[in-house]
Amino acid sequence: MTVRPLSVAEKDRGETAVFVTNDNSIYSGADRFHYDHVIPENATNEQVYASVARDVVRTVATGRSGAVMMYGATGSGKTWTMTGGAGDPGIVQRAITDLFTDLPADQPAAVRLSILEVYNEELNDLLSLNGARLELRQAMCSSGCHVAGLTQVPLTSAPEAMSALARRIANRRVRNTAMNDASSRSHTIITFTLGRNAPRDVVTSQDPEEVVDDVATLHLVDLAGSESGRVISCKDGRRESASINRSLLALGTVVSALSEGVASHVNFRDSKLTRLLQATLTGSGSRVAIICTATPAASQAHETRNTLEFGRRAKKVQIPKQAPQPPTGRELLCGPVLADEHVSRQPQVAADAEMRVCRETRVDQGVGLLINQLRGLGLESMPDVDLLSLIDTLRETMEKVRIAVEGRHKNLIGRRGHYTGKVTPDE
Ligand SMILES: Nc1ncnc2c1ncn2[C@@H]1O[C@H](COP(=O)(O)OP(=O)(O)OP(=O)(O)O)[C@@H](O)[C@H]1O
Repeated sequence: MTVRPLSVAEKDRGETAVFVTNDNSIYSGADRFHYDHVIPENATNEQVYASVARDVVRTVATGRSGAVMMYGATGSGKTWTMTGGAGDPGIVQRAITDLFTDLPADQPAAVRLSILEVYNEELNDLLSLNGARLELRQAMCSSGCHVAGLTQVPLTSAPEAMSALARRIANRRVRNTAMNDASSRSHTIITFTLGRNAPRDVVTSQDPEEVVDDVATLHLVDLAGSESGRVISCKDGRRESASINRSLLALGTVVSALSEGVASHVNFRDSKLTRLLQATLTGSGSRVAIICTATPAASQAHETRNTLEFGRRAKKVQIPKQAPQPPTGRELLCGPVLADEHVSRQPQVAADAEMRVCRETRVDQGVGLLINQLRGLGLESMPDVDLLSLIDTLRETMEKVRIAVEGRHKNLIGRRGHYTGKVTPDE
């Protein structure tokens, strides 16, 4: 939990600070909220990063997945902490520098960058020059989701990553609101994908289609802040605000359920945000840090209280160290694991690997086509029970497709031990 200083405007309005911090606790009246770290208002982003995010980056460099997520009311300092303020780089810049430093020199990794914006329940690719809108697809072989067509830029150094980010992050949507001159109106998910054990020519390849094995991801998530609709005057702003509040409510519900330890009953389907974060919040062995931000201003006491409660629930969430083996999806869709192909057993990693194999064998495209056709039949409004039965039917169909595709593609495994996805004319 970080508490920012009162802003000049807040001081000019005569606002006073209503929360007292001490010993990793925040006192709100008689209530005490205790967290892993409470970072006081005069702290720098460097201190926030060192206390909370550094370990996540270290974890990812060793090949496990991780995420750092900013949560808090509008104007509470999420973007400041994530992308930095005057002369004080944020988590993103520090993570990039450390990620490239931490990667062991003797184990080259292929690093890719993607930036996804969730705006009014639409998915926008911030690295795409034409601002493409994307579709979220359920991975057929795991609980994870897959954003079809998301641009992944290959990176070989920290400066390259910084410049790719600087050019694109400015594209996210902001609006002048009562609490913040440049309020983020969307959730932004910056993702670094690391393919370990990649051959040198793949590490340095500029071809985003080059396939890499043993994937770990680092998600840096800057959530939009909740805000009372009353203070937004224009129609678009109210619509954005309603969409932000709905998705944050869905996230709050998911975190509550996870904090009660009933992962099997958690409903991730209520928003794109929760569907996108599902693998992160439930993936085994991954390391997730949630940084809650708050202003001490009395006028924001209600919003801050919500943030304190969210942080308290989030602290209770335990990500299983060892998750059960992923379902039979990979075998179902893609056949037995090849002897020379290393597939990590972490669900997030396995899900990524599964999606990669699905993509390689064009099965994913087949599913996309089927789903597009089914959309005309009202798939989105279909009751869950019918949807599940439809998925079963699709699985059976895909098994037949798999057998056919596998027969056609089995001789395409390259000499390097991984399939490049490129089909030569005679094949
Ligand atoms: N630790 C800090 N020190 C100084 N100024 C800060 C700090 N944190 C935030 N601010 C300032 O407070 C204002 C709001 O911060 P920021 O834009 O990061 O909020 P936010 O939580 O991302 O809001 P929104 O959800 O509306 O996007 C900005 O003007 C920012 O410069």
